[in-house]
Amino acid sequence: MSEPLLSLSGVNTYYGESHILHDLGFDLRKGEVVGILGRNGVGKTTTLQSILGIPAPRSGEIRFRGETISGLPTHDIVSRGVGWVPQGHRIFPTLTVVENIELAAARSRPGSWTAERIYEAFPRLHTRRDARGGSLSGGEQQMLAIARALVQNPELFLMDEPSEGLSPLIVQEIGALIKRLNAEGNTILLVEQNLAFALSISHRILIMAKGAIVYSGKPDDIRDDPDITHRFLGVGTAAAD
Ligand SMILES: Nc1ncnc2c1ncn2[C@@H]1O[C@H](COP(=O)(O)OP(=O)(O)OP(=O)(O)O)[C@@H](O)[C@H]1O
Repeated sequence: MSEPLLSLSGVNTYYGESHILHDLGFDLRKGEVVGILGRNGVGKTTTLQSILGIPAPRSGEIRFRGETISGLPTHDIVSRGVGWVPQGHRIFPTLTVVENIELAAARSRPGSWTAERIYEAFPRLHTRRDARGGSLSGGEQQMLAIARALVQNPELFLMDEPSEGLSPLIVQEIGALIKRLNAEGNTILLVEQNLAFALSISHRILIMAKGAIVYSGKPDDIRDDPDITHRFLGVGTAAAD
């Protein structure tokens, strides 16, 4: 079997003296959508940020496309093809949509996504191109955050709670967008609190507790076994229906 696109092994990450990730390990294959679930504060965001080197793990190894990236500066990690869609659909609120995309495109890797292609793929962003980021709706801001990552032509997207704060209809739209990105060959690792959303778009689910992976399985395994969500997430299956 070929080498995974991304692999973490024995990763320990700290904030100062606080030990957050404990010997964390998992693999991601090219073309997968993997959702990380877990209760508040278990280290989901820290996992994505450790891959980006903010902060870098204190021990363990992170490999991307067969090369060690743990310990490299963040800009180097990003330039190797790791795209970042931060929590809270963070964009530049005082810059227009065009300026937000141009700024991201300025650091772009070679690839098929150009600003022009982005506007074809996201007609809503084209319509709103002269609006300031801060005046966009939550859904439009999330689209812009994804578009900013996409225009850099990454091979792997790290998405931190892409459904957060969005209405059910817009969550569906973002889900369709993630599925489309994946159908075009993109690999996606996302952190989610929304169980139903994560189950609907992921090929595989990892559940974290206390800075480590405690469960790995397919969405159907989780749907079929109410005990899993109850035990690890403290929720009933109704949320997964
Ligand atoms: N910059 C920081 N400095 C110190 N501690 C931090 C920092 N960021 C996060 N933490 C702590 O690290 C732990 C893991 O946080 P993290 O954000 O990774 O959890 P999470 O699983 O993503 O939770 P949530 O779903 O609430 O965002 C928490 O106890 C949090 O308080």
